[in-house]
Amino acid sequence: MEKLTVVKIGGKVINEEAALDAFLKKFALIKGKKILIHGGGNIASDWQRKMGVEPKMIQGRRITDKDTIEVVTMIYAGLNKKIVAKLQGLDNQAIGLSGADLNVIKSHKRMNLVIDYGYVGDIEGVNAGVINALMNLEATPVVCALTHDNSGQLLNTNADTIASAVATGMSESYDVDLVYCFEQPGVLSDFENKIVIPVIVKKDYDGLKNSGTISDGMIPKIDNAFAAIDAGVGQVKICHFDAIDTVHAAEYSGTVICQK
Ligand SMILES: Nc1ncnc2c1ncn2[C@@H]1O[C@H](COP(=O)(O)OP(=O)(O)O)[C@@H](O)[C@H]1O
Ligand SMILES: CC(=O)N[C@@H](CCC(=O)OP(=O)(O)O)C(=O)O
Repeated sequence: MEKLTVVKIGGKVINEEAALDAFLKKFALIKGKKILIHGGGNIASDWQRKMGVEPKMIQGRRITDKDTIEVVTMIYAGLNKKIVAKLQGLDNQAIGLSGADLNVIKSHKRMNLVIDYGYVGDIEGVNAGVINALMNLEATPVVCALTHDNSGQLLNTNADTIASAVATGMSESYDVDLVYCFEQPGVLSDFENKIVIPVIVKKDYDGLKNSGTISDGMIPKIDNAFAAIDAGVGQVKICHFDAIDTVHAAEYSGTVICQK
């Protein structure tokens, strides 16, 4: 099967121009088909605060009321265009997408009887055929954290989850490598000394959570990684954004998440 590299970057990388440029320079050099998924959650939070609104997050998900969906739409879609322009500047033919464009990712508004998440979308499906057609035009899809309900409403969707769903959707026709890039060298067992856990398998995961070694935003990230693996993605890597050029190389020094 042909190799496909699906990479996700978060807002902390995007927010620092030098980090984003350094990452994109290396991403642009990845050979073969590739897809970039990006977040921007901390940038949305900064703008909410500038507007006098304190962001509300529950279990890593933003409570997205009517005003907030307007704000995140402008921010995530705007960042998407900025990243596409930078990739074009690096001679990478890129196409920016929200889930609404070409109906790439359909979702439904999250139904939760206890917490009203507002305009947050839970993914129903990824249109792998359309993504494939774009890649066959030599374009690299760049996907932001917005999906849609097919009735005219955009919905805010966690970018880690989008990456997992896109990787899963493409895994029927490709040998997919899903890579989560962030600001640490990998999943760490020791934060102070930056000791990376090289491999995490399912049977060890609960212990790592229970001991507090893995916490906060890393829990949904690894949950999304295992969801992708369970659905057919070969393996998932979690590494520093600066290490994106080593993901297919022997010197890779980040974390690999695998079934067993
Ligand atoms: N064991 C761990 N190793 C690395 N990061 C961890 C670990 N446990 C918790 N984290 C936290 O998880 C964060 C990554 O999750 P998140 O902030 O959601 O990333 P992103 O915005 O890139 O999606 C790291 O910045 C770190 O603070
Ligand atoms: C529903 C929900 O929480 N959506 C996320 C989407 C952005 C995101 O995931 O950004 P990072 O990858 O940079 O964290 C949010 O608004 O924060």
